Amino acid sequence: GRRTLASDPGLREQPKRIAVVGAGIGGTATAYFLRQEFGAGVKIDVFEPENVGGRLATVKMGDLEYETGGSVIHPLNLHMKHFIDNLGISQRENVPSKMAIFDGKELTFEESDWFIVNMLRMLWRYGFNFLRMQMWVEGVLDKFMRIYQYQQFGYSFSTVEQLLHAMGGDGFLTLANQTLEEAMLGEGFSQVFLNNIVAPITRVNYGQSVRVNGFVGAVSLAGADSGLWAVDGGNKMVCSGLLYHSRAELIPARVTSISVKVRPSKAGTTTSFYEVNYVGVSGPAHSLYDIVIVATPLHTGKSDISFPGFSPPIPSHYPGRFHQTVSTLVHGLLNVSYLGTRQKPSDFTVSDVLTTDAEGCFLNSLSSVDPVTIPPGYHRPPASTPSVWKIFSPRPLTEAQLDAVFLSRDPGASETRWLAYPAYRPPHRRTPPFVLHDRLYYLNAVEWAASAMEMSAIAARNAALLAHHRWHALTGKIDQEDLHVRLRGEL
Ligand SMILES: Cc1cc2nc3c(=O)[nH]c(=O)nc-3n(C[C@H](O)[C@H](O)[C@H](O)COP(=O)(O)OP(=O)(O)OC[C@H]3O[C@@H](n4cnc5c(N)ncnc54)[C@H](O)[C@@H]3O)c2cc1C
Ligand SMILES: CC(C)=CCC/C(C)=C/CC/C(C)=C/CSC[C@H](N)C(=O)O
Repeated sequence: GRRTLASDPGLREQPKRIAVVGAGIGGTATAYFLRQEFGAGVKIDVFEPENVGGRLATVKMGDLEYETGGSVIHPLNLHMKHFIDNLGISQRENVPSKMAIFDGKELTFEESDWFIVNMLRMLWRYGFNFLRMQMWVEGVLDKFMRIYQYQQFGYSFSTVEQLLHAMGGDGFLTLANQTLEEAMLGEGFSQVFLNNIVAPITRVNYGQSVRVNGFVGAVSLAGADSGLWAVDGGNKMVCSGLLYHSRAELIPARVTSISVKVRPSKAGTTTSFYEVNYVGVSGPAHSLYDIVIVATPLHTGKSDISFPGFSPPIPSHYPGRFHQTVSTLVHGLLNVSYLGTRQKPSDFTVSDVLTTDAEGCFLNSLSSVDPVTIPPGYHRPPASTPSVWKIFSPRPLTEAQLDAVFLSRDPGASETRWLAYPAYRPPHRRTPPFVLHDRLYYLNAVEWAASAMEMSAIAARNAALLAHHRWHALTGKIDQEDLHVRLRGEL
């Protein structure tokens, strides 16, 4: 029956002020979804001391810009697709690419221009491993896609485990708590296939071996699917677009601490707020908020926010560490003989060189990169023409290493030392929660399942829904079991 206004928690007054900490894709998507959930009346502040975009960033080489952080998006990453459609941003024009695998001495695999040739080569060397891998990843993605239906219906989850379980049941939790190697060997894939084909993919995408967790492993393999895309003008355009669309205020300051403050309310009782302390250009300041969403990793080297006075305590840094990936961009002439190939540079048209876990191999990958906007008439130059290459490596490259890879290079190489994504060492005993306190939320817990733009976008929608439902005590939309069965047949 109908409830009265007073007894209906759904009709409680809306929050007045919400803070988001960090303006990467996670924070800006949170601002966007918060506006959607709470409407025009709430003031949303987004704190960011650095550039909007965070790990989505570009650098200028000559006259053109190139991605140095997050670069590719999967065709089934529906939030990222929705963002660009809604913001009136376009996909970058696609330039065909070609992959090879380098074992530190020579190329052990080189993609052909012909699909059928690639298939036959894979079949010849690895039997049905390759086709079965594609089916395995498709199976994981099928379940992963359920999250979009749940979120469409307003369901939210208070932990990463609940979210994974809702998508893929116990199977997804098992996958996230074992290594990709264990998961794939258990499925009957061969060790040779893992070493020669799977490891190069986890290395290019996460700078790590097949000992990453099975869930991020599957995401990594999805990152080798066809149809990947990027944003015209640079992926970080999505972040500035979301921020603008959300009508949030960008506060160029670093948050230093968050604590609870109790204030008398009009009704004669008390109300509690979060006090956000921050340091901007004009020095330290603080503001009170009804809800706060932390959208930056709470890990050593990533951010340093203290949470004084909470019980149970909230740590500034959760256990585990972030993995370093150094992204080096060089405009130069590739030394194809470094790759152990006898091909003439003018015939060498490979764009992405992946590497196996070989001893002494100092690079994770080497790619010919396209600018964030494709100029008219652009085509990828062969290796006989100087062009822009991107190297991912665990450590900064030395001059000698660069001299080995390039015959000549222009001055002004760009180096970004990213603390890029978690160092994945399953089993991860306790993933940080999405709910740190009553109305204080934490997005980047999701990275311990997998770090990718879409994962941050999913966590952003989840946090906005959680914040809304917990504010209005709509418990029926939080941590529900068997959604997959209950929503079957719903469109
Ligand atoms: C080299 C590299 C390649 C990648 N490639 C891909 C890819 O191809 N595809 C893909 O999907 N993903 C990729 N990723 C992963 C992807 O970039 C990240 O998962 C995603 O960008 C994370 O977004 P985020 O908003 O959660 O975090 P971030 O982008 O890290 O944003 C957090 C923000 O918080 C700010 N901040 C920190 N401390 C404070 C503070 N105290 N107060 C206020 N603000 C603070 C930071 O300055 C930062 O801007 C890649 C990552 C790297 C590093
Ligand atoms: C979340 C789902 C289902 C899919 C995302 C798939 C995806 C795009 C994974 C890539 C993640 C990642 C961290 C890539 C880093 S490197 C990207 C590229 N190879 C490059 O060289 O820049």
